[in-house]
Amino acid sequence: MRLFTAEAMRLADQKATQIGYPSLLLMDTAGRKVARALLQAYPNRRVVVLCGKGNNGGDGLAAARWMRVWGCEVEVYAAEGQQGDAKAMRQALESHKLTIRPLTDWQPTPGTVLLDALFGTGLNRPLQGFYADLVGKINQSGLSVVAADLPSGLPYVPHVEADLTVALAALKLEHVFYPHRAACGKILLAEIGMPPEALADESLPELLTPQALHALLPPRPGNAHKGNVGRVLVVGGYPSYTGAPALSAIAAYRAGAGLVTVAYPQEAAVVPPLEAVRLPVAGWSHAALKPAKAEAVAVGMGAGPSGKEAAKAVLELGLPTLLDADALHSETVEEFAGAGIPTVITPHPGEAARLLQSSAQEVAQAPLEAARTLAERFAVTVVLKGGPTVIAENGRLAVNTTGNPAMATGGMGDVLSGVIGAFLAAGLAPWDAARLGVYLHGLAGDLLARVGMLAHELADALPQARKQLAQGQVRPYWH
Ligand SMILES: NC(=O)C1=CN([C@@H]2O[C@H](COP(=O)(O)OP(=O)(O)OC[C@H]3O[C@@H](n4cnc5c(N)ncnc54)[C@H](OP(=O)(O)O)[C@@H]3O)[C@@H](O)[C@H]2O)[C@@H](O)CC1
Ligand SMILES: [K+]
Repeated sequence: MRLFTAEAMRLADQKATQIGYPSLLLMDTAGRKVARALLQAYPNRRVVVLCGKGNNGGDGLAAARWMRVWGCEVEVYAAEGQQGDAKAMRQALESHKLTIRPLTDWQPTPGTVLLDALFGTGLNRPLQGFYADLVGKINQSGLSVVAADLPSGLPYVPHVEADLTVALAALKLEHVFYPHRAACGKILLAEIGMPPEALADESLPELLTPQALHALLPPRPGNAHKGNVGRVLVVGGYPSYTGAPALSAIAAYRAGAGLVTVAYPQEAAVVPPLEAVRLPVAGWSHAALKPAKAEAVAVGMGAGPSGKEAAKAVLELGLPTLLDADALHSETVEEFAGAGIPTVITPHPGEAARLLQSSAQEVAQAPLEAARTLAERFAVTVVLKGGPTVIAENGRLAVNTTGNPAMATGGMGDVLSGVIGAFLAAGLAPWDAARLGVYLHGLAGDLLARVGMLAHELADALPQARKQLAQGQVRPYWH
């Protein structure tokens, strides 16, 4: 499944028409789906539909007609000047003898549900004047609001704050990235009959879905033993950061690793889980790490100022490696890529900014671009953590669809490193290990989803998340 921009959506629309699919049919189906979703969410309420003059307004006019046909009480307020399909929808609605009032006449009426069909993907500048005031009035009305495709005004300010948004044909950036996603309320994706060919654009970012991720889960063979399902070496820790490598180790086991070894400075009081092999080292060196039995390494968690040195020792092992936290330095990443080692880096926006020599704010504002640039510049697989996390590798992008703000606590990143490390050790390519790891980590967070949850609790929820994914029980947030 792909993530669309407004422009990509316009092209998909064009493509559908080119291959012979009538655009009026798309609009009518869009209207019907929006009407149905609204009535399911708010049964037995009087509905007020607010329509703009573009195609989003056309969807609203179609929705109003379907609700009328189904015998619902519906009032319509619309801008003047519809063209093409939207004009046809206006005529179709008028033929059902429903009065269409001017948009300027609308006043909030308690108890009604609003259908916001003012603007969708066609908005190319912030709302001003009458429309900005109208959006203010909608938001202050306290009425329940269902948005057709997008809350009107997005991606700019002001915009409608919806309770439910029915995304049409595909999810757009605003349905996925915060803070815009918050303005959508609950999100439902409505299939409107768009020919699949029109939506298949490989150049767009992939949205991680349970179906796609399910296929990546490493099988657990009947004759599995701890030596053939993936062994992970966790390298990190410092006298003042003893928890990080221990959390990564727990997470690696919880994600299915057969054996986890934790290498840490002997002067640091790291307490690895009972199940892990301990490897206290007198100083970071290749020789000190060599005894560890592993197929992949995760390095940098809690390594403090010794992160660079620790990574250098890991480099000589030549194993697929995840570089996190204190191992995330330009020279280090370049060395791993230069040595041809399959490498995943897991920066948060601050660390990404350090690698890109920009600011955390710039990275957070344009995460897709930042991740893509990092992957190009360093020739590694990038996991840029955020709301949501973006994965990039060699020109391709993926966007995670699990996870929640309660996960914004210390140690969550260490857990993620352990999870991805486990999948690298199980033999997954960096692109697959990163996507599966990020998805599962977020899914475990969603199973708990309460502010105050701790990183080790999330790690403990990983087996349940994995089981749900394996059994096809995961419902994405847009269902
Ligand atoms: N893609 C698909 O497959 C399908 C798409 N569908 C639907 O179409 C929607 C996209 O429709 P769209 O392109 O007509 O744009 P839309 O959001 O209605 O707004 C355009 C209007 O707004 C106006 N306008 C713009 N900025 C403005 C401003 N700041 N202040 C004031 N006015 C402003 C602009 O006027 P102009 O800029 O030309 O002056 C124009 O009149 C999409 O979200 C979905 O709901 C479905 O029907 C089925 C299949
Ligand atoms: K809208």
